Amino acid sequence: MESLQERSGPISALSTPSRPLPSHPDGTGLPAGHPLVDGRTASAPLIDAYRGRTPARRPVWFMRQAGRSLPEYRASRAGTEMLEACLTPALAAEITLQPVRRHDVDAGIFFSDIVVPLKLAGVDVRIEPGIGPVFGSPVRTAAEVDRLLAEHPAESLDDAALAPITEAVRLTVADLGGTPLIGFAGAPFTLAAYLVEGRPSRDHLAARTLMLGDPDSWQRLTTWAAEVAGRFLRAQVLAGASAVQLFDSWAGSLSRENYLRSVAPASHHTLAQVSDLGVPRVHFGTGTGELLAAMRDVGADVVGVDDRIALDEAVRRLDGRVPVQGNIDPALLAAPWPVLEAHVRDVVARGASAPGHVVNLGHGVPPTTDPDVLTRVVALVHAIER
Ligand SMILES: Cc1c2[nH]c(c1CCC(=O)O)Cc1[nH]c(c(CCC(=O)O)c1C)Cc1[nH]c(c(CCC(=O)O)c1C)Cc1[nH]c(c(C)c1CCC(=O)O)C2
Repeated sequence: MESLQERSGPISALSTPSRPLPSHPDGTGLPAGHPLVDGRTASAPLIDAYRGRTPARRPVWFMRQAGRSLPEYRASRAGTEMLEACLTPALAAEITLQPVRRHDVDAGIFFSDIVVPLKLAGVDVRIEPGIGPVFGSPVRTAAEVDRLLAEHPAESLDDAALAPITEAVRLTVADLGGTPLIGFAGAPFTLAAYLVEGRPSRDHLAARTLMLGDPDSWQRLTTWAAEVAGRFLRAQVLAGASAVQLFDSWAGSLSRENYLRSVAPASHHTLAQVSDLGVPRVHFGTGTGELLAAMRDVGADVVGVDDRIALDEAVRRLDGRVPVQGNIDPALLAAPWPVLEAHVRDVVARGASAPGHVVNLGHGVPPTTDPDVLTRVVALVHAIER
């Protein structure tokens, strides 16, 4: 196989492009039998909206739609650790399908986690219930970065290592029919920040200390994370995912200047790993009101918007050039229905100013959400007249 590094050039030579890399709308790089090329998902409402069209049915899905809000998820997961569940293909496929069956959403999002490719590269990481990813040893010094890269080279994430992912995606897509599967990865900054902090953190101080205090080590770490995330994304698309989303959940803690200098080249590298495959690429983060255009320009076709900014204002900051996804406030899922309904209608109205709009939350489904409320939101979004 052509090396991934060759495909987009050495990362050190990359600067932030002024325009997204072109993708191939006909999906010419995809294998025969892929849902986007054999007709199953090519004109699904989700794909149409991601390509800037206006499908008759307004598409909607939810970040973290698979998970603790669903009793069938809690039953499936009982007795199985999170990362073990992610790496058991039949279980990962079943959990991915649960919210699609229940809510009539317009996409499945692959049940996995942003740290799964790190685990597959041999990194010591667990997901602690109620906390999130916890690493055996944080990576904070030049020597620790060297050791990580030497012991867990990105190339170790080869087809054999990625087999549980490929298999789970194949099983899922076989059941999804005309509903597209979205593959995803964590963006290099969010992955690197987890590695440096060693666990979830509020302010990401240690990550920014390494980023600004030792830019060489930071660049080696984010280049590695970019390659690992890119391989994870590419495997999902080749196995049948019809779109991808890059989660840079923590990017909002950076100034625009630091984002452009220290993060954007690596995110560009990750998204470039699937640019020849022609699948729509969504880029999402929280607190990113000042970063929206920069996040578009690293190679995204669609920008995911959180609930801290009005969607029409986000569209304005993006010069109306790309479709958007978002941004129902997750807090309102627990509010009285008339309040939630008015908010959903407002989000839909503001999204109409974009060249395409996929309705979603501004961040993930809270675990305490009543799943019937999500089903009702889907029905409402589908019923609102254009
Ligand atoms: C930062 C991040 C992580 N994971 C992810 C992100 C980026 C998106 C975001 O900002 O939320 C991405 C993610 N994690 C999960 C998915 C699956 C698909 C989906 O959205 O339904 C996706 C897309 C499953 C999961 N990932 C996790 C769960 C909960 C596991 C459980 O059931 O206990 C799920 C369903 C665990 C996890 N993994 C992570 C956290 C912070 C947590 C929560 C810890 C907790 O609250 O218990 C890291």
